[in-house]
Amino acid sequence: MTNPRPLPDHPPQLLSPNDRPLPLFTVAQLRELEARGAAGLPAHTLMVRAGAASAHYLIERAAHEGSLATEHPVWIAAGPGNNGGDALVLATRLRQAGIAAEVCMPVEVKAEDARWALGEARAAGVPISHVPPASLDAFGWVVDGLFGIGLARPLEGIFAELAVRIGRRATTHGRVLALDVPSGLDSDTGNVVDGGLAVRATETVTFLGAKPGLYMTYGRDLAGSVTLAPLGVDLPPAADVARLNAPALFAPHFPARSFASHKGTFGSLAVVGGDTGMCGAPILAARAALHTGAGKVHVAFVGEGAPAYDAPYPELMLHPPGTLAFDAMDALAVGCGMGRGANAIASLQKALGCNAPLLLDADALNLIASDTSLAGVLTAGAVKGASGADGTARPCVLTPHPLEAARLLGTDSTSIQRDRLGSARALAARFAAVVVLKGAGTVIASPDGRAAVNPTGNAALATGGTGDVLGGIIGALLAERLPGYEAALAGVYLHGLAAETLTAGGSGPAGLTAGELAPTVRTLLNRLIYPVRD
Ligand SMILES: NC(=O)C1=CN([C@@H]2O[C@H](COP(=O)(O)OP(=O)(O)OC[C@H]3O[C@@H](n4cnc5c(N)ncnc54)[C@H](OP(=O)(O)O)[C@@H]3O)[C@@H](O)[C@H]2O)[C@@H](O)CC1
Ligand SMILES: Nc1ncnc2c1ncn2[C@@H]1O[C@H](COP(=O)(O)OP(=O)(O)O)[C@@H](O)[C@H]1O
Ligand SMILES: [K+]
Repeated sequence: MTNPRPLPDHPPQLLSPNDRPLPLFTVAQLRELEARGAAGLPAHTLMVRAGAASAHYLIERAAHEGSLATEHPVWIAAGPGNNGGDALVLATRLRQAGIAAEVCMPVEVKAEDARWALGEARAAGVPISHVPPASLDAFGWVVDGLFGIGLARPLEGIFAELAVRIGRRATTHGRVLALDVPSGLDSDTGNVVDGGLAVRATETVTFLGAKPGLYMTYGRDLAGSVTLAPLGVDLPPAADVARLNAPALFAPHFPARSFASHKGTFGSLAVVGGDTGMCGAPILAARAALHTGAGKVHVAFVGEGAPAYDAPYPELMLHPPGTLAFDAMDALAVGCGMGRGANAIASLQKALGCNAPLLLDADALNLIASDTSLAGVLTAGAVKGASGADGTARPCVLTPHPLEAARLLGTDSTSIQRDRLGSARALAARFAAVVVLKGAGTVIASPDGRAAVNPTGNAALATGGTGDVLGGIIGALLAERLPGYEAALAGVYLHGLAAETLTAGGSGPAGLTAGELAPTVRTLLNRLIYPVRD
């Protein structure tokens, strides 16, 4: 293996976003900040820093596994814009560090900074060809520097061909690094630009600021693990910028578990749902609520034929239809397996008329979508501040999956998925409620403009009942008196982390059952929020 020479500058800052509430910038926001960041800096500075940060990343990353060997050079695909410029600086830096690297530039770079970078690469003796090699298998690393945030139309021709080949290489041999974003990914939404093709990378070094699309929809599959290189620019996020969900956003809102506490301290939750033949859903939610630390958990069934008690969890209090006083509860979670019959509508109306914090899921959302008078009661309750005492609105959290979200907005689920962040924000504004838009990269949006994208969770959650479990977790946190937005952030984060933890232990990604999540949520909650002190 070649012994890499140290790079000339001090090491660039590289951040692993895990567990940090990083701001997530849209392309429009980045363009503005980019211009501000570049002002006052010598020409080409940000591109030089982007290339240097990528070189540093690769050298550090490869140090332990010897994957930067002379016989296995780094192959770098450079596109026509500034992303290609970053790629050329990377190649120059690697070469200056004594690492074998070659560039494939199918179309000569056009952007001004990138043309300068091409001159530097040529002067440093970087081999540059216009035609890709027959196989990418022999390269130690493959780098995607084709397109970044400037991609305006679907990849075509040689660029489409390269995207497919790089993606295949990632699947068969790994070690594919994307610069800024995997080419073809829409960094605002996590979709592929205009339904075309995109590179699949195993890791991404993203520049200046993190982007929402790296964590949503197809983003996590295409980007792999993400590292942020801020390029020495301190970006002042606007108030409405979305955040990556992280414990710092919600941990301070949990109640203390003092010696003097009692079950009333942690609130009573009623899970309302379970039409005849659908009793499992509220039971799953209620069990999850118990494991999330609610003081007392009830189930108010809307259908006949429900069990008298839950044998594995006799702590739960189960009530036949119409027998539980909702207004004695500290929170209500309404909708799991509730159906849309007369009893369901009556229960929802009763719940909407209470002052207690509300979580609305599944059929509660479907009923609201199909009945404008229910929607009116919901928004009126929030707007006039139904809880009254301190004049603030009662917390209300809606947890739609994309189809339920589409029904609430009167559109289709494709439109919702085209812009998950925008859809969640629109719903939050429409219903004056906190919205949890579920799916890969769950979005949490508050009517006050705050929004977050959740980085935890995986395909193990793609199984029936996991949404009921999430409803129970958030319902419990509302009963524990967390504000709505923070209850939603915490619930979604813990639910996703539980799936990841169980997957790491071999219970996923295939075959995880929803009921298994709750005990792991309990463990994570205690580790993250209530660690035992020596
Ligand atoms: N400026 C800065 O401060 C910093 C910028 N940085 C880097 O710059 C990146 C953004 O660079 P960018 O704006 O040049 O866009 P980029 O993603 O390279 O692509 C645009 C080019 O592609 C072309 N093109 C578009 N679609 C196409 C298609 N389908 N097929 C073929 N061509 C297509 C388009 O041509 P046109 O549409 O004009 O014909 C244009 O030439 C950013 O992600 C980061 O990596 C960092 O260095 C940090 C500092
Ligand atoms: N691929 C995935 N990645 C991350 N989370 C997922 C994925 N698929 C499903 N989920 C999560 O699983 C839960 C499913 O909820 P939902 O669709 O309401 O299911 P159900 O009605 O069966 O309980 C949501 O929290 C959702 O975000
Ligand atoms: K790229």
